[in-house]
Amino acid sequence: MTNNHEYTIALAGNPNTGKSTLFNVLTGLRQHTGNWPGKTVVHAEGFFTYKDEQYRIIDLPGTYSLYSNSADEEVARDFIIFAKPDVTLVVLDATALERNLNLALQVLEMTDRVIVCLNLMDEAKKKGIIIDIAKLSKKLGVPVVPISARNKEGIDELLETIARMVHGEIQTKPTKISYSRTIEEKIAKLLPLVKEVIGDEYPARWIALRLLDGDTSLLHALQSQPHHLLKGGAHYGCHCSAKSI
Ligand SMILES: Nc1nc2c(ncn2[C@@H]2O[C@H](COP(=O)(O)OP(=O)(O)OP(=O)(O)O)[C@@H](O)[C@H]2O)c(=O)[nH]1
Ligand SMILES: [Mg+2]
Repeated sequence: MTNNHEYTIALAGNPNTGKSTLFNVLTGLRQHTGNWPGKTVVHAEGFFTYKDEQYRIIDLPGTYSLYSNSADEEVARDFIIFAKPDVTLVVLDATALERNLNLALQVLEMTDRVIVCLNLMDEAKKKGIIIDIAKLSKKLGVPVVPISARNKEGIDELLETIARMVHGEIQTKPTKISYSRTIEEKIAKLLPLVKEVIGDEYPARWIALRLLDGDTSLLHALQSQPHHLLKGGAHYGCHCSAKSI
């Protein structure tokens, strides 16, 4: 039986980790590209069906972080925060895990609906790299699925994990970075204020961290949301600075 509901999946990851290869495997010809509104960043969107259910998948630009250093990072960040995909797939290069985990940890601060996709497992095997998948999954607090997108290996398990997550059958507990005492104290001070202004709809701890970093681009993004997230109105403008806290 089919229904009209469509789940949204975002693909995030460092450049060159095989996101587009995976996107092509999942969507085949059911895809189109354009630009993100107002940006020169490529927007690739595709569709697939799994067990009679419809999925839309967005191939986000490859980035090393999700701050506000570039249009690519802003596009990826805004999609994860504002579009609230049902699942964000973080595609990691299994041969460069340490470097790739940086982005994964950032995504885990933004959303708890995350599946880590360990790609290029064929290359990792060739290089004699052995990864304890269960241990990594336990440490990160989210499912980790090993795949080789180019060889179409691990795709069934990945699809099944996606389906189980969108149906609420997987409880995640994303690991959260603990910062120094000074920063944690500042976060604790900011959290109630952030919640007062934006409510519960967005990841308050992550927003507090971005504010502490002086990320005004995020404030602009919050203000330009159509449903006007900033409950208090214009006086919570972009001139407020968390640095003084
Ligand atoms: N050996 C191997 N190579 C792969 C695999 N998946 C992707 N690749 C190769 O890795 C390279 C990068 O793949 P892309 O899919 O373009 O990577 P991407 O993450 O979309 O890159 P950006 O769009 O630049 O962020 C290509 O040469 C792919 O053929 C895999 O599972 N194994
Ligand atoms: Mg790509």
